Amino acid sequence: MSTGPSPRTNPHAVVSTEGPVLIVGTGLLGTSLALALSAVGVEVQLEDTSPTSLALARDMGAGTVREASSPEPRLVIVATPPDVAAAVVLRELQAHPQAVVTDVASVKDRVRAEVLAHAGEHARRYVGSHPMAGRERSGAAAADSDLFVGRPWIIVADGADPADELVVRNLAVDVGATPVRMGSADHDAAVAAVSHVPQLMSSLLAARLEDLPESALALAGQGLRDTTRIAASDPRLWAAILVGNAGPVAGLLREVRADLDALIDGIEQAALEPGSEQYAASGGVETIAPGAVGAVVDVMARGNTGRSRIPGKHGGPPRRYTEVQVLVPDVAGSLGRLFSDVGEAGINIEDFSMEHSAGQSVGVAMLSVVPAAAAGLEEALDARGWRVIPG
Ligand SMILES: NC(=O)C1=CN([C@@H]2O[C@H](COP(=O)(O)OP(=O)(O)OC[C@H]3O[C@@H](n4cnc5c(N)ncnc54)[C@H](O)[C@@H]3O)[C@@H](O)[C@H]2O)C=CC1
Ligand SMILES: O=C(O)C(=O)Cc1ccc(O)cc1
Repeated sequence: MSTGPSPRTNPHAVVSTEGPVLIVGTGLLGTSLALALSAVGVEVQLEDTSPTSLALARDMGAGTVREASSPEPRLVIVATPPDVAAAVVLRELQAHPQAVVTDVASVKDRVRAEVLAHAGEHARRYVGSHPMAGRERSGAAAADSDLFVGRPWIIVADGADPADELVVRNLAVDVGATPVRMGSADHDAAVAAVSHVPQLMSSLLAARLEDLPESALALAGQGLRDTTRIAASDPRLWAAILVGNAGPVAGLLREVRADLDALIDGIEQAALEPGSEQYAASGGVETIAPGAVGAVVDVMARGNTGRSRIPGKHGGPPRRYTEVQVLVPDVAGSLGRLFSDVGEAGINIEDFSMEHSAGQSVGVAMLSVVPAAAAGLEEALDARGWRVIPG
C-alpha cells in the first residue's frame, strides 16, 4: 500500500492502482472516480445502461467506453444505485474471473449478503466499499475528480482475499481518500446516524417550505440554507439507500420521534392562551408555562454537545473558527478587493461563504479565521473602509 502523500495532492507520489479499471455506472460517483484515476494515468473503461450517461462521462475525459475487444480489467468498480449493486457485482464477478470487484453503494450489509449468497467461490474477489464523499447532485455532469480528497473510504472486506482488499485500499489512497476498515453491520449503523437520517431531517425541514408564502421565504438566511442543502438530493437514489438500510434508519427515526414528542409536550404548554382554563390548570399563572423552557434547552444543549463532536472536514478533532462578517456591495470586483485586503493584512481565511438577501444591494461575506486572528482582521478591514458587522 502506498503510504506517502496521495497522488491527488502530490503529483510525484506513487500510484499503486493497476489498470485497466472498469467503472460500471457513470453517474456522480463513477465519473468522479474515473476522472480521478484518469488524472493519475490509470487506464479507465466505462460502462452504463444509459447511453447518454456513458457518452457524457466519455466526453468529459473520464475514460473510454468498454467494448468486447477491450483488454480485461484488473479491477471493476460498481457505481450503480444500491438496489441493483449486488446484481451488477455478481454479473461482473462472472464476466471478469481475474478481476477484483468492488462497489461504492451507500449500504453494505444487504449488498454483501446478496453477493455472498450467490457468488460461490467468486466471493473472495468481492470487497465492499463506500467512499464517504458525495454531493446533492447526481449524474456525470456533477462529477469532480477531487471529490474523495481527504475523505474516509470505508472498506468491508470480511471473507475477501487480503490481496484483493489491498487493491481496494490502494484505490482509495490513489484518489486521495483514507481507507477505514469496518464490518458491514457497524457500517450501516454508523451511516444511518451520520448520513441517512440527516438526509431525511433535511428533507423534512425543506418539505415545510413547500407552501410557505414567498414573502416569508425572502427572509431566509444562511441557517436555512445550511440545514436544507442536501434536501436537493435525488429522491430515487435516496429511496434505494434508505430502504436498503431500513432497520438502522427506522430505529433512529423512532428515537427522533421520542425527542419530538417530548419537545412538543413541553412547548405546547407555552402556546396555551394566558387566562384560559388549561393555562391555569397547567400551573403557569404568571410566569412562562412550566416545561416549555426545559424542553427547549434540553434539546438545544444535547444538540450543542452532538455538534461539537463532529470532527473537522478532513478528520481529526473539530477545529473551531471565528466568523467575521463583512458587508459587501453587490458590484463587480467587490469580492476581489475584499480578498486582496485580507491578503494584505496577512490573515489566512479558513472558510468562506456569502449570504444574499432578496432585493438587497449588499451581501454578507462570512470569513472564518482562527480565533486569534479575528480581532486583527476586523481592525484591518475597518481601517480599509469595510463595514464589519459586530460579532
Ligand atoms: N451521491 C452520493 O453523494 C454518493 C453515492 N454513493 C453511492 O454511489 C452509487 C452511485 O450513486 P451516484 O453516482 O450518486 O448515482 P447517479 O444516479 O449519479 O449514477 C448512477 C449511474 O448508474 C447507472 N446505472 C443504473 N443501473 C445500472 C446498471 N444496472 N448497470 C450499469 N449502470 C447502471 C445509471 O444510468 C447512472 O448513470 C450508489 O450506490 C450510491 O449509494 C456513495 C457515496 C456518495
Ligand atoms: O453531501 C454530503 O454532505 C454527504 O455526506 C454526501 C454523501 C452522500 C451519500 C453517501 O453515501 C456518502 C456521502
